Amino acid sequence: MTSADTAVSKEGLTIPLIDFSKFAAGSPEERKETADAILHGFQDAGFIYLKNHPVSADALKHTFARSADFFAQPLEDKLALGWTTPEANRGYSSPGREKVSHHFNSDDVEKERAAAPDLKESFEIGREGEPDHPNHWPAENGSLANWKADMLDFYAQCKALHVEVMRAIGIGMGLGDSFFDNFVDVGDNTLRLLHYPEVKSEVFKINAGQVRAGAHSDYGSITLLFQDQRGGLQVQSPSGQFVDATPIPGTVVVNAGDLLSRWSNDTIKSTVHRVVEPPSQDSTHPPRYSIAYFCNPNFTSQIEVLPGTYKTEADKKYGGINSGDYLVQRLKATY
Ligand SMILES: O=C(O)CCC(=O)C(=O)O
Ligand SMILES: [Fe+2]
Repeated sequence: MTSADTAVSKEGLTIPLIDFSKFAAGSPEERKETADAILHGFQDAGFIYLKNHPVSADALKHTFARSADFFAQPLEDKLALGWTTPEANRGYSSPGREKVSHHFNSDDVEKERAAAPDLKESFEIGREGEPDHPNHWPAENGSLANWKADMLDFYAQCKALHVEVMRAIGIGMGLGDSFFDNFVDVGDNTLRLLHYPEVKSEVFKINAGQVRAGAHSDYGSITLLFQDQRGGLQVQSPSGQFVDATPIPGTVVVNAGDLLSRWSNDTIKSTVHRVVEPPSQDSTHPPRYSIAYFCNPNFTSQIEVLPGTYKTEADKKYGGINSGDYLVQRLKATY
């Protein structure tokens, strides 16, 4: 296929690397071909890499720097912005706050956690202006001056990319360019800054099964994942092996979530992934930063199995569900 190179190919898992400029600014044929490649990647692997995407390199570099500024605050300042409820899904989670993966048996959990909690901290920003669920903004002094405006600017850029990727999926599925527009225009998304602190490689040796983020699938429509150059992200192959999703500069990794998979009657895959010790011989792993932008259908949307993914009513694997209810249900199980 001309519009897609390969980003990852191992153990039967092939993740395409797609030139998004051919969708955004190519000829009508290129647009259609690229949309097909995007859909095909989600159907086949559940993951794609996009290059020449519209989130600018400068904005990304700046947002990573601002994320580091945030996490450099004293712990008590971050705890004051603590994540509260699944309904709000905003604020700071300290290392170990989110449940670790199912790899540990329950007797060992507390011991393991005490020695090495899930090795990450995160900060979640939701749609600004949601009256019941205000964002938890840090005080804007010193290194955090203008922090809120910067994050909201980045949030808006990612929101626009979500709309575009859904357009590609709509075209690929034969539903048309704007089929999903009314489902994703509100931007009920979550910008999650992630920091995996520096860690000694011994920690991974002492605690068998220690990971930086446990195996999971994402919940919503798609996730835009921006990673630095450290490595550690792995995607599960069809036969169950975890395969490195190596960072490629200038790309964004995009993966489909469980709600999109359900919406597509399981024709699109929501693939399990995790973050492990990066492949390195050094005794200390430097910190890793990533930015995940979790996209969702509008929380008021009713999600019914998409036309074209079933022949008869009996082929529908799922009943309708409200998007917001679905997401809250899933978050309740995690924290
Ligand atoms: O940090 C990463 O690269 C992955 C994070 C992730 O998968 C998530 O937060 O859902
Ligand atoms: Fe994820």
